Amino acid sequence: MQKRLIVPHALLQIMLQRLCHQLIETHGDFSKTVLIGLQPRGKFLAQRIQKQLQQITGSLVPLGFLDTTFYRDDFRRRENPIAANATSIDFIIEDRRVVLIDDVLFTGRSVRAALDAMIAFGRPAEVELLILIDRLYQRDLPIQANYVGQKVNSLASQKVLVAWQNENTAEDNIWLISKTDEV
Ligand SMILES: O=P(O)(O)OC[C@H]1O[C@H](OP(=O)(O)OP(=O)(O)O)[C@H](O)[C@@H]1O
Ligand SMILES: O=c1cc[nH]c(=O)[nH]1
Repeated sequence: MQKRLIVPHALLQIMLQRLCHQLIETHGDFSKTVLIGLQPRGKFLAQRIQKQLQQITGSLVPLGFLDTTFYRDDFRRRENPIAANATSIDFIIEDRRVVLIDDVLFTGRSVRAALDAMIAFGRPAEVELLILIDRLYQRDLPIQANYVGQKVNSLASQKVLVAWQNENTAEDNIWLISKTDEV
C-alpha cells in the first residue's frame, strides 16, 4: 500500500499552534502545570509544545519524559522484547496539573500504563491528555484525550507515523502507512 500523507507540514504547524492556544485557555499562567511526554515518540511533541508555549506566553512550563515499558500490560507477552527509554522528571507532580503528551492514541494501553507509571512521582491535582492523532474506533480502554490535533479513521492493518523534521527529514509530516511497510 502507498503511504498516504494525512497531515502535511503547514497544517501540522497550525495544529500545534491551536493545541498551544487551547492549553493557554485552560491553564492560564501555567503556575501549577507540568508537561510530561511519553517515551519514546511523545517526547518530540512535548518538546515542541513546551517551546511554542514559551514563544507565545514567555513562560517555560516544566517538562519531563516518562517511560512506560515496565508498566505495559503486554510487557511479558511480546515476542520481541522492547527496549526501555529514560524517565526524566525532575519536579514533583504532587498537586500539579499534569498534561500527558503523546503523538498517537490508538488502543489506549500506552496511556493506561503512563497513568500507572506516573503515580510514583506523586498525586497530581488533575491529569489531562494531549495527542496529535486520535485513531477512532480502536480503543480497548475507556481513555479519551482532552486536546486532539486530528481524528483519523484507519484500519487495524495500518499505522500512523508522525515524522518530525530532523537532519534526515525536511519537514514535519504525518503519514498513514501499512503495517507491512513499516521499517
Ligand atoms: O494507544 P496505543 O495502542 O497504546 O498506541 C499509541 C502508542 O503507540 C505509539 O508508540 P509505539 O510505536 O512505541 O508503540 P506500539 O509499538 O504500541 O505502536 C505511539 O507513540 C503511542 O505511544
Ligand atoms: O497508528 C499507530 C498506532 C500505535 N502507534 C503508532 O505510533 N501509530
